[in-house]
Amino acid sequence: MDFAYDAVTEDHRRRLLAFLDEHVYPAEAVLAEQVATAGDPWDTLPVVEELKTKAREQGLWNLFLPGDRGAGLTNLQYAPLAEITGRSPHLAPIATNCAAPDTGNMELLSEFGTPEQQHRWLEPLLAGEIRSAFAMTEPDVASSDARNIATRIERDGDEYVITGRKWFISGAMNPRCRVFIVMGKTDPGAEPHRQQSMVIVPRDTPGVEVKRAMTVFGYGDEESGGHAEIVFDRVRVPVENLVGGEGDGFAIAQARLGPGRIHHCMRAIGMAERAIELMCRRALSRVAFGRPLGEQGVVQDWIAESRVRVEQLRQLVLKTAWLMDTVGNKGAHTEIQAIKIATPSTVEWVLDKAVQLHGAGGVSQDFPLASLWAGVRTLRLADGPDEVHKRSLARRELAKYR
Ligand SMILES: Cc1cc2nc3c(=O)[nH]c(=O)nc-3n(C[C@H](O)[C@H](O)[C@H](O)COP(=O)(O)OP(=O)(O)OC[C@H]3O[C@@H](n4cnc5c(N)ncnc54)[C@H](O)[C@@H]3O)c2cc1C
Repeated sequence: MDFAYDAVTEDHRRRLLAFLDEHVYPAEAVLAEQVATAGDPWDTLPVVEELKTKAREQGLWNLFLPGDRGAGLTNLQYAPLAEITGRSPHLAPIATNCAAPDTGNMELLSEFGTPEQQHRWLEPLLAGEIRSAFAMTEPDVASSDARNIATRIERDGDEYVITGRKWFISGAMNPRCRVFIVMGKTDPGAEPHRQQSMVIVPRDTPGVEVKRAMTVFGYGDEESGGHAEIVFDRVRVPVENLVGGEGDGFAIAQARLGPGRIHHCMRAIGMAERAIELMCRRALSRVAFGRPLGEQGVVQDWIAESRVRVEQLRQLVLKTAWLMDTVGNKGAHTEIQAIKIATPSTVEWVLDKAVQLHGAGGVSQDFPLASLWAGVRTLRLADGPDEVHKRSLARRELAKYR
């Protein structure tokens, strides 16, 4: 077993780390300032556009996408790079065109889109010209069970008519988010896993109404386009906007979420690394009761535990990435669930310790820790709650012994 990164990964890591040092970290304060003063804080802000141009010039672009359309990296090669972007999660993923939910939507269109759908939507997404959203969750039903999704997609001649209400649709507050991929029921009478389909809905279609922005622990997440509640009131799109076939929605959602989940986990490890760095710097520079905080046994325990837990996570994530490359996303199903269970709660633990060590500063806007904590806490819900992943993993484990 070779634990070293290969030459391609090392080269990208070196360039990406330098990009963060030179451009991204200094831009964090500028971004906060621009969000506070912008006419439309949801719009992609000038500092983000400048970073996108620089990243693209340096070949740090579409790193997540394998094959000719993207940077051509494997999951194993991309994992350490996504980790680095996670160190500045509001800027680095967007700057490199590797931000959710666009990444999942680009993968989806790449894999299941028709040539016409790819031309109209995938190409501008790959170029970073527009953004996109994925609309599945609904306020009125328990959406962790995708079979409950109630939005109707009814065929009427050459059109589909869409009626329903969605919420927590990430990215959709950004006016440059031009397209929604909407999940709904085309055939409520079919067997449960064949009732759902996905359709492409351009934002400016009559009947689409972006109602309001949901907050997350009080944060608007303006930098990433927020999380919208959207009403679809008899929205009509041509039948050509169907993704895959009627009834394929559930299967496509599963395919979309595999890479999406590992990407979230990779970035979360980057958040934990940033927290450990901040924790150590604070522990060395702050003195209480006659000695640096870092000389307190309890603080050393937090630092050591954090390092051990993050190393364990990283090995599991890298193994999962390697399995996805070698046996496919389906073959890596158990491991994808395992990292989705392990990563958010472990990183939340690390962030909690870093917040504690920073005292009041830790919960304030002067350090990134509070916002990182809020972000990682939501990962225990987004893309499926912990309990649902545990249920499914445990059932597969039990099946071995039936
Ligand atoms: C920040 C953020 C961004 C999001 N972005 C998007 C997006 O872009 N697009 C989108 O479509 N959705 C998005 N979501 C929604 C997210 O995917 C859902 O919140 C999630 O799937 C859970 O659905 P729900 O909120 O309806 O919870 P429910 O289904 O109502 O579940 C509530 C709770 O019940 C418990 N539970 C459920 N099932 C079980 C079980 N089998 N065993 C034990 N306990 C169980 C769990 O604790 C769960 O948290 C986002 C959510 C957040 C917080």
